[in-house]
Amino acid sequence: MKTEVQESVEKGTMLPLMEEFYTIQGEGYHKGTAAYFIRVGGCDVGCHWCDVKESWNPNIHPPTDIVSIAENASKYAKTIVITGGEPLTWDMGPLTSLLKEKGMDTHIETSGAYKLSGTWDWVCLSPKKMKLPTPEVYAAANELKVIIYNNDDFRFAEEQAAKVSNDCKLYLQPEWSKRDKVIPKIVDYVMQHPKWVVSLQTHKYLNIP
Ligand SMILES: C[S@@+](CC[C@H](N)C(=O)[O-])C[C@H]1O[C@@H](n2cnc3c(N)ncnc32)[C@H](O)[C@@H]1O
Ligand SMILES: Nc1nc2[nH]cc(C(=O)O)c2c(=O)[nH]1
Ligand code: SF4
Ligand SMILES: [Mg+2]
Repeated sequence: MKTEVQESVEKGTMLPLMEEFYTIQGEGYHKGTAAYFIRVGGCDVGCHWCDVKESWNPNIHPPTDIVSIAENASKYAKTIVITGGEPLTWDMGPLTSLLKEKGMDTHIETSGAYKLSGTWDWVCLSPKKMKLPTPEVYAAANELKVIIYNNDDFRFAEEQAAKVSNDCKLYLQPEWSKRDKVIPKIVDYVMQHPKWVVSLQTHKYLNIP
C-alpha cells in the first residue's frame, strides 16, 4: 500500500525539497538578476561533473507541500527558478499553477530528459549526452546552455542547437573544474561562431549561492 505522501509526490502536490534560497541568477540569459531558487531533489541523469550530487537521491530530501513552497517563495521575488536535481522527474504542473496564480514568473533549469510538465515563462535547457531531451523540451527551450568539458562538447553543442527553435538563445558554459583549460577554447569558438554566447557561473565568482 502506498502512503499518502508517496501519492502526493506522484501527483506533484508534494515535492522532495533540497533547499531554497534568494540569490542572483548566475548563469545564462538572466544572469545578474535577482531570483528565488527552489532546488528539488531527484536526478538519475548521472553527469560525472555535476556540482550538486547531493541532490540526486530524492529519498534524503523531505517531501514538502507545494502550497507552503509557493507561499514562501512569493515573499522573496517575482522570478522563481525551479532547479534540482532534475525538476522534470516530477509533475511540475501543480507547483507552477500556484506560482502563476500568485503572479510569479516561473523559470526552469532542466536537462530536458523527461516529459515537459508545468507552465513556464522561461525554459533553460542544458542537454546531456547520457539522456537526451524529449522533443517537447527542445521546442519549448528559450535558452540552450551546453556545458563544455572536452572538445567533443562543441560538436554536441551544434547538434543540440539544430534541435531548438530559431529564436532560442545559445550559450556555452565551462564545466567548473575544467574552467582554466576550457575558457580559452570557448572564447575562440564564440569568436569563430558568434551565434553562441559565453555563460559563466558568475555566482561562484561572487561567492553567493
Ligand atoms: C545542477 S543542474 C540542475 C538542473 C538540471 N538537472 C540540469 O542539469 O539542467 C543546473 C545547471 O548547472 C549546470 N552544471 C552542473 N554542474 C556543472 C559544472 N560542474 N560546471 C558547470 N555547469 C554545471 C547544469 O548543466 C545546469 O545547467
Ligand atoms: N546563483 C545561482 N545561479 C544558478 N543558475 C542555475 C543554477 C542551478 O543550480 O540550477 C544556479 C545556482 O545554483 N545558483
Ligand atoms: S542532469 Fe543536472 S542535476 Fe542531474 S546530474 Fe546532470 S547536472 Fe546534475
Ligand atoms: Mg548551480
